[in-house]
Amino acid sequence: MTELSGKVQTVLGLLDPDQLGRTMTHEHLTMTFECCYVPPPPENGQTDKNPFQLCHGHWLRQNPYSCLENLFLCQETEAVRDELLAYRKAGGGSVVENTTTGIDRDMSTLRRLAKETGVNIVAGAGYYVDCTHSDDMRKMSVEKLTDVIVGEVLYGADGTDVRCGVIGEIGTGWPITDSERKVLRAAAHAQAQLGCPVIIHPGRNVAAPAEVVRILQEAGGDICKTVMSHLDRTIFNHAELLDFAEMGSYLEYDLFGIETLNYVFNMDVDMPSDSQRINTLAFLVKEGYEDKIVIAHDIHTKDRLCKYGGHGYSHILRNIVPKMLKRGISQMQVDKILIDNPKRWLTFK
Ligand SMILES: CCC(=O)NCCS(=O)(=O)O
Repeated sequence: MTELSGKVQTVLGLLDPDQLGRTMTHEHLTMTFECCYVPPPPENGQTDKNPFQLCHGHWLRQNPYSCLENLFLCQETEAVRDELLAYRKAGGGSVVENTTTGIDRDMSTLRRLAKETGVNIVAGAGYYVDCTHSDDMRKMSVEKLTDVIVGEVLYGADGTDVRCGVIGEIGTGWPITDSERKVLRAAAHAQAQLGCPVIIHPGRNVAAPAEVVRILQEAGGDICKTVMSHLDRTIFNHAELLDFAEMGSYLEYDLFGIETLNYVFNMDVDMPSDSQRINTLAFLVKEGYEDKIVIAHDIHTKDRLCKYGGHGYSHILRNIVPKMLKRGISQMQVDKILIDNPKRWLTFK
């Protein structure tokens, strides 16, 4: 037992879990995604100087990672502040901010946004995918990495006294690299010490989520307190989804609002539409997994902000929830997905 037991840790301090309210479990409020820039397709190159004009909106939404300017969400703090105020008005209470080391986590900005908007913000500890790992960090042992992660939760991250309340998103690719494996083991060790929530970014392969769970389990992680992100673009077949669900993690559908034809990070993937995501949630609910589902938008590029004609952080509350209700998910089940499941996950043991 520590002083964290039974509490949620936000960037403004400890919180009674009942205060969380509706919670998006996977968002970014400030980050850079330069590491994942993909040069524009030659046959479809966007050439105009201002990619954010309305006439380029469709191009940008189909090619979000091929416009460098689009990858600096960190430049939009004022717009994000306004959108968090709108999120509160729409009935939102909390956001888990998944930016970890490698994609420019900014703890001071998170604290400011929480103060200025009244939205509870839970920040993430640990490291993103291999291509963002520094030389210094690659030299660290699992024990040293564990100490860093534990320190980010107990004392504060990046030289500040602002503390993380969740480990992740811990980044992994496919195949999982040696450095990513080390970080996964460190995350599991830190979770075993702290009794805290963990969230994983799996590689873009159907086998990736289960492989991550096995690594965490072997290292003493608590899978019941772990969220597997991005299932929207990772597991498509219902039988395979149920096999994975049986492993016991939370199942996260967190790309709501992304409706793109060509998914450049894996062209074999047909990115589902929001309607298809909702159908999958209804399927999981029917199969008895209503206590395991969490959802979000994973906003990580500028084009998804309302300022640039995007859906913003309130899309789920405004548009997705009404459609979930129409597709046979009850209000009680919606409340589990938006309130009870995030609360259980985020509360320290
Ligand atoms: C940092 C944001 C992030 O990793 N988002 C996931 C994008 S995707 O892998 O699902 O395309």
